[in-house]
Amino acid sequence: MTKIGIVGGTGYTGVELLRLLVGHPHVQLHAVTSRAEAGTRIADLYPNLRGHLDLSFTEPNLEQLSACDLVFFATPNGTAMQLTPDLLAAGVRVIDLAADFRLQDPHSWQKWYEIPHTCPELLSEAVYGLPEWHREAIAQARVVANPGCYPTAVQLGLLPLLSAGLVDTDSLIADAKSGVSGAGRKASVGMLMGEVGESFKAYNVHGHRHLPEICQELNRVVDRPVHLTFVPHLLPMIRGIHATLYATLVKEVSNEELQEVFTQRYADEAFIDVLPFAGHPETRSVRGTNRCQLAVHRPQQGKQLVILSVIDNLVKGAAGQAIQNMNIMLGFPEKSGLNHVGLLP
Ligand SMILES: NC(=O)C1=CN([C@@H]2O[C@H](COP(=O)(O)OP(=O)(O)OC[C@H]3O[C@@H](n4cnc5c(N)ncnc54)[C@H](OP(=O)(O)O)[C@@H]3O)[C@@H](O)[C@H]2O)C=CC1
Ligand SMILES: CC(=O)N[C@@H](CCC(=O)OP(=O)(O)O)C(=O)O
Repeated sequence: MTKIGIVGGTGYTGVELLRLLVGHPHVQLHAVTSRAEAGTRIADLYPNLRGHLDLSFTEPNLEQLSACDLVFFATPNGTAMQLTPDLLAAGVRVIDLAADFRLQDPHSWQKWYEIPHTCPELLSEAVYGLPEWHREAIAQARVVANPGCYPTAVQLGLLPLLSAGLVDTDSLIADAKSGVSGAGRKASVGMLMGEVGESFKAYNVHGHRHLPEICQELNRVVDRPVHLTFVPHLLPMIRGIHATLYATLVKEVSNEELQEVFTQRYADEAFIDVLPFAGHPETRSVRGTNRCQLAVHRPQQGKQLVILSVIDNLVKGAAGQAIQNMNIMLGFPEKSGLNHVGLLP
């Protein structure tokens, strides 16, 4: 069995990794860390895992992690970069669910994350882990930068149009809404029920740190830098992201051809479900799953396209996509441990 480590096993993405990995047929959890809960049995803290996992949290420990084949970091930004060089030297592959290896430019990293990068030499080697667009590079990678949650929903919806050269690169809009689990498990006043419940607001309109990540990746498929307006919103729900994406057509195409751009591009993708033209995907349909559901709209038959994209931020937006990347890196069937149906209601 392949040995897996998780640094940051008590957070929302960490416990989601645990939920998914205990059902994985080809891997065995070897080390799960938490500084605050070291010594606590994992199933005592998370009783949903009773009977599935007989392991206790440990302090992050290089020796124990070095005995793993692959280590996930489900930790705050700036944590994975501290241990990754030593793990790579020990022959361990790394998937970071945070942003440490997502931005290729260390200056951009420092500007948006306000921490100097401690291993900028690894940035060009790290592979951006959006499997539907970088599968071959992921298979060979020693370090995978798991995409952010908003960037996953936005890119999966916009990349097919941009790579087909169908839309204006200067006027892209991503109007995205997230549930509160996107902010993690740590206590914060802004995430209290009394602050978030029965309310709805935009935030970071002036610039969210996912903006440079999305633009970096969209720029790979176009010949001039994109201009994207990205507005995140906080919804009073726990899981899910709904991205409403706007793009302006620059070529004459029929609705059938538009739909085909998506259905053909994602025909072989197990985790991308393109709904019939003008469908309305719901976050609850993908809740608990590694799926992204997409739908293409063209209101009033005009040049303005509207693409709807929904994911579960903790699964396709984090832990599920990380396991999909692990499956590709380790040569397992890509759907291993990820064959779930959405939770209704
Ligand atoms: N929530 C989401 O929807 C998404 C989150 N992400 C990213 O994934 C990462 C984890 O997110 P999330 O699970 O929400 O975060 P949480 O705040 O819920 O959990 C953080 C975890 O990291 C551990 N940790 C904190 N600081 C350190 C440290 N210095 N060294 C080692 N372990 C540490 C914590 O345990 P302890 O302090 O006990 O060690 C805890 O287990 C973040 O970078 C986040 O941006 C990415 C996509 C989506
Ligand atoms: C609702 C909410 O607060 N969402 C978080 C999402 C960030 C996140 O999860 O970070 P990464 O995907 O970059 O790791 C935020 O906007 O900061």
